[in-house]
Amino acid sequence: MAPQGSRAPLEFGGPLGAAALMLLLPATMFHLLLVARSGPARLLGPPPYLPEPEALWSPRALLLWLTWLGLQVALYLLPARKVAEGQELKDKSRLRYPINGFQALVVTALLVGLGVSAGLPLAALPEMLLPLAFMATLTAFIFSLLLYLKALILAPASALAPGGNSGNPIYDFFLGRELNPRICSFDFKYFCELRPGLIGWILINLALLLQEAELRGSPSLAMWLVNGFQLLYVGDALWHEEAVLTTMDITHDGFGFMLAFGDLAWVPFTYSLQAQFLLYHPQPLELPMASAICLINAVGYYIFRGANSQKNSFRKNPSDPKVAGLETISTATGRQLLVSGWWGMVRHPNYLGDLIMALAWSLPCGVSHLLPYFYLIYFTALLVHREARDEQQCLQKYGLAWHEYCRRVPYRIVPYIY
Ligand SMILES: NC(=O)C1=CN([C@@H]2O[C@H](COP(=O)(O)OP(=O)(O)OC[C@H]3O[C@@H](n4cnc5c(N)ncnc54)[C@H](OP(=O)(O)O)[C@@H]3O)[C@@H](O)[C@H]2O)C=CC1
Ligand SMILES: CC(C)=CCC[C@@H](C)[C@H]1CC=C2C3=C(CC[C@@]21C)[C@@]1(C)CC[C@H](O)C(C)(C)[C@@H]1CC3
Repeated sequence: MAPQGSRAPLEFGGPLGAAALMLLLPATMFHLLLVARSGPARLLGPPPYLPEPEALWSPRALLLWLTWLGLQVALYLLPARKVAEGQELKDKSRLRYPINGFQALVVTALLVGLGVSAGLPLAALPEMLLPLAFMATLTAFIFSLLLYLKALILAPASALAPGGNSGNPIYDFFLGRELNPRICSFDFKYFCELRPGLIGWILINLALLLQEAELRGSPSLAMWLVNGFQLLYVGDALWHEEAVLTTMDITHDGFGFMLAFGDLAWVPFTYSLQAQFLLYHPQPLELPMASAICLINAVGYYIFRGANSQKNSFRKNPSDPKVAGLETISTATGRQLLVSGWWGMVRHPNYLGDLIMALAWSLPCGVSHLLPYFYLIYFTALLVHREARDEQQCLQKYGLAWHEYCRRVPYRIVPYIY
C-alpha cells in the first residue's frame, strides 16, 4: 500500500497490460467453451469453429441471465442470520456485511429442485453456455463502466482503492477505482464475489451432470466427483462467508473490470470446464483411483480451510481461544503477524491447499487431454502472481516486521521448495 497521497506502483503490465487482458480474458473464455465441446478438445489448438454472432446473442439467454441476477440480488437482500463488520478502513470506520450466502445457496437449490421436478429443462442449460457467457461478459463491461463513472464523479479520495487511482482511465477501469462501491448497504464487490458467479458455477455443473444422465443413462463417476468437489468448495466459501472479509479482494483491491468479469463470467464459465469436458469426453474412472483422488482433495481442503480460518479468526480477534498460544510478530501498525501454526509453516499456506484441490478437480478427467488441467495451470499462475502482489502490499504495510516474518518463514506457498 503506497504511503498516503502517493500512487501505488502499477501492476498487471500497467495500462497496456490491462487493455490486453480485457481482450485476452474474454477471448480465452470463449475459446475454452468452444474447445471443451469439440472432439479433439485441443487446448492449444485453434477453436473448432468461430461462432456466428447470432450464436452469442439469444433473448432466452438474456432473460435467464437477468432472472438469475435478480434472484441472487433478492436473496442477498433477505434478512441475514448475522451481520459482520469488515476490516477497519482508512477513516477508522468499519462496513457491515450480511452473512446470508449459505442461505442463498440453499434457497437457490430448493428453487432449482422444485423447478426441475416441475419440468424445468435444466439439462438443456449447457446448450446456452455461449450466449450466457456473452451476457455475463457484456454485464461485466457495462457494470465496470458504471462503477468507474460512479467512482470518478461521486467517490471521495478516502473511498479509493490503493491501486485503482493511477489517473490512467484504462488501468483504473480494469483494476477498479473504488474499494467498496455501494448503493445504500448493497455492497457490489461483496455480492459479486460470492453469489451469482460462484452459485452459477455449481448450477452449470449440475446441468452438465443431468445432461450426461440423459445422454448416457447415468452420470459418470468422474462427473460425480467433479460436481462433489466443486460443490464442497462453493458450499465452504458460503458457509465461511465472513472469512472473505479478510481477503485481498475485499481489503485491498478495487472493484473494476478484472473482478467484475472474474466474478460474473470467468468463474462460472471457465471453472466448470472439467464438467464441460466430461460431458463431451466421458472418462472411465476406477474406484481405487477415485478414492485416491478424494484423498488428495481432502488433504487440500484441510490445508485450505485450516489456514484461512486460522488467519481469519486471528484477524477478527487475536485473543480468540482458537488462535491462543500461536506465536506472533508485532508490527508498527499495531496489527500482529502469525509466525506459527499454518502461517508459520509457509507464507500463504492457504494457496497450497487450494492448488492441491485444483489438481484433484482435474485428475478425474484422465491424462489424455490438457484441457481439464487449464484451471490448475491458470490458477498456479494466478496465485504465484497474487502472492507476489501480496508480498509487496505487506512489505509496504509492515516494513521491517515483514522482513522478520520472511526471515522466520522463508518459503512461499510450498514449504522447502519455493
Ligand atoms: N479459486 C480462486 O479462483 C481463487 C481462490 N483464492 C483463495 O482465496 C483465499 C484468500 O486468498 P487471498 O484473497 O489472496 O488473501 P489471503 O487470505 O491470503 O490474505 C492475504 C492477507 O492476509 C494477511 N496475512 C498474510 N500473512 C499473514 C500472517 N502471517 N499473519 C496474519 N495475517 C497475514 C495480510 O493482510 P492483513 O495483514 O492486512 O490482514 C495479507 O494481505 C486463499 O485460500 C486463496 O487460495 C484466491 C484467489 C482466487
Ligand atoms: C483471470 C481473472 C479474470 C482474474 C480474476 C480473479 C478472480 C477470478 C478471483 C480473484 C479472487 C477470487 C476469489 C475467489 C473466486 C475467484 C476470484 C474472484 C473465491 C470467492 C473462491 C472461493 C474461496 O473460498 C474464497 C472465498 C476464499 C475466494 C476469494 C477470492
